[in-house]
Amino acid sequence: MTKMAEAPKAARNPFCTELIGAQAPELQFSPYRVFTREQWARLRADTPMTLEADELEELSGLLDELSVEEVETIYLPLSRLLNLYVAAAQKLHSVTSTFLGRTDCRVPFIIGVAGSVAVGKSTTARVLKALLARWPDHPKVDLVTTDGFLLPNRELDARGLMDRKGFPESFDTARLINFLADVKSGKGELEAPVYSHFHYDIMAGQRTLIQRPDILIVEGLNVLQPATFERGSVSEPFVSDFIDFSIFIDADPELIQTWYVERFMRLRSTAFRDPAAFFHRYVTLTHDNAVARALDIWRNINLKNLVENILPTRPRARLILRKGEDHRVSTVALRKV
Ligand SMILES: Nc1ncnc2c1ncn2[C@@H]1O[C@H](COP(=O)(O)OP(=O)(O)OP(=O)(O)O)[C@@H](O)[C@H]1O
Ligand SMILES: CC(C)(CO)[C@@H](O)C(=O)NCCC(=O)O
Repeated sequence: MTKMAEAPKAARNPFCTELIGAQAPELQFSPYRVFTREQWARLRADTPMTLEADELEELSGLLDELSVEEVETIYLPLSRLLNLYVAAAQKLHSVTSTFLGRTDCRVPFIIGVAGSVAVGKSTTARVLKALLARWPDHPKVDLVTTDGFLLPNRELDARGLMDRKGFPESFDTARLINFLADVKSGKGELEAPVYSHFHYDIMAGQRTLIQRPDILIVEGLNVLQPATFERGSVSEPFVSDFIDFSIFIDADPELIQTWYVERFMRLRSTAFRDPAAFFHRYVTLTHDNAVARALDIWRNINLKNLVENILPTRPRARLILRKGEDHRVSTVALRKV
């Protein structure tokens, strides 16, 4: 009997398998097309996408953190892709309106930005807001963070959840879903609750006003998380049901830990100096004790949340930005399906 030739082992793409984590390493199929930094940069195509001096000026607050090269290589092509998606969604909406014989107003396109605490979600969201608004049709872009939908400290305390801030049970998810449903139903003026990192609490009475944006960027730990089901209950919508394009910011947890500690130490020598700051008490710690405290919070709260609740949502993202040292994006993975 002739022995069947052994099928050649598929060339493994370690990046793809890493991205889809839970799946077997020998799996050949990845739902993502993965681009190196150089390949991605080329997707700026021939669109005139260099930043002019006045635009750099506008972005200057962000450029303390981001280099111009990073913006041009990674975030400009991304803003081009998003702009194409927005235009396509608007066309689709208008086709549906024609079919229904209605003249509905435009519905905001919602972009979700997910990832760990301190991975750079809010920085990415702010740079995307600035870049998207400079496209020729100058869309109105608003930004909300799901931190505003955390339960207030008083409530977290009453439920014994002060060490679970950022975990699914620490959010008023129903309120967030109702808010997104209102945005998608085209309501004129909406208010989102506000969280302050300085006060480490929800700011009672403060609101972010959302007024008919063309694009709403929703940034937070939980934008790709499933609803929590009670056994036998009617299925609730997911936050992600309202999101048209989702981005997951990804990095090695060891690196994110260094970003978390660096930010903590920077805040300790700036904002936390103010006696009104929730973390003012850390100012009097020695340098080494402050680092130890930051590491303790990272390991016991934020890393746990990353592993248990945030990383498992990564394979649901439309696009994954993988960062290396210095927040430099090393690869971009875009969903094919
Ligand atoms: N692209 C970037 N280049 C350089 N530094 C960055 C970049 N993105 C974020 N950072 C820095 O990393 C730290 C974390 O970023 P940021 O506050 O945006 O994270 P986050 O994911 O929104 O965190 P949180 O969930 O705690 O609000 C900050 O100190 C920020 O200045
Ligand atoms: C508010 C969140 C949950 C997300 O931004 C985070 O910054 C946070 O406060 N986490 C709890 C542990 C900590 O203090 O870092």
